[in-house]
Amino acid sequence: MNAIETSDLSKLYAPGVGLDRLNLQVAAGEIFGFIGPNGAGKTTAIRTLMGFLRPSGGSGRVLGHDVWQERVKVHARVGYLPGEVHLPDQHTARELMQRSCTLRGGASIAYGLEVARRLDLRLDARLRTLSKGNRQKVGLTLALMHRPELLVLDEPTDGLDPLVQETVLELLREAGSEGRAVFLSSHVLSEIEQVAGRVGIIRRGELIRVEGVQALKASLPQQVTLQFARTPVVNLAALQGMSAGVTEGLAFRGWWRGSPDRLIQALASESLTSLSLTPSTLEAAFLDEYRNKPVQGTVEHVA
Ligand SMILES: Nc1ncnc2c1ncn2[C@@H]1O[C@H](COP(=O)(O)OP(=O)(O)OP(=O)(O)O)[C@@H](O)[C@H]1O
Repeated sequence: MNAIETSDLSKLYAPGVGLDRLNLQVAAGEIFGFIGPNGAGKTTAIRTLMGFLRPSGGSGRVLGHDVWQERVKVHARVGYLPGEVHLPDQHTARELMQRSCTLRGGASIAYGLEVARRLDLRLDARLRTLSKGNRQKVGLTLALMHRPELLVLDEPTDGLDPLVQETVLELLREAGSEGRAVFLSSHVLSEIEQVAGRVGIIRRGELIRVEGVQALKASLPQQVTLQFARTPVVNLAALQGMSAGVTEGLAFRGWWRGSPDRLIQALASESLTSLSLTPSTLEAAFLDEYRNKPVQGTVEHVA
């Protein structure tokens, strides 16, 4: 059974605003990253999957339960972190954790305490006295502490310092290696790249691309930087696979799409003092998808 399965799941506020016909499967144990710019529909998708918003069309199942009809079961089984964490201010993190264990019939608090320690969370401070980042840590601890089969996390590292962000990613990787699924949204692509196996890109409410992180990266051009010892004979900018080539004296910069072999063969008779090929990041994929492509159809491909 898939952890998440949707068929044309929609929550539209207006045409192109909200979530438009989401078709997605996230397997058990998979870490799936959901990326898109502000207002793309990430939070709407997550809140619809969690049964906090009533779908305007289509259907969805989370851990086998209908996202709307069986939302209470979904809430009981999923570790959820909302985009904005609202907590009862008069309590402490420890009190909320203990209450959560009681509600689960005396579940163990041990892993919750470990998560809190690793996140460097002050367990006995009144929540009203905590900073935004520390409140985020409380939300994360509550989401993770029962080792749920599925974590649904809206921007989990938002507002955290880099060290804590790294710990969060580590905790998510551990959840994945224990066979638990993670669905996380972010616009920080570098972090999605570090944990997710697959990525979905959402734009104006539509999921426009779903791809393995490695495949997505492999489909991207690499930045080429060359320094020649003498003026080259080959016209590099005209090579098939090269784009945006610029020559400045004995230096050349451009974008290469293809195997390094073919580039090196083309340079065989040249005299080089340096050569570098830098793979694109997911950031580059994202910018490509957003800036260079017109909206058309439901699925687009970069390559
Ligand atoms: N209750 C609402 N009524 C009308 N429009 C809404 C409502 N909630 C969200 N929207 C609109 O739906 C679109 C998607 O919003 P959503 O919050 O899902 O985006 P997001 O991808 O999570 O953005 P961000 O990265 O800024 O959090 C936006 O244009 C937003 O203005």
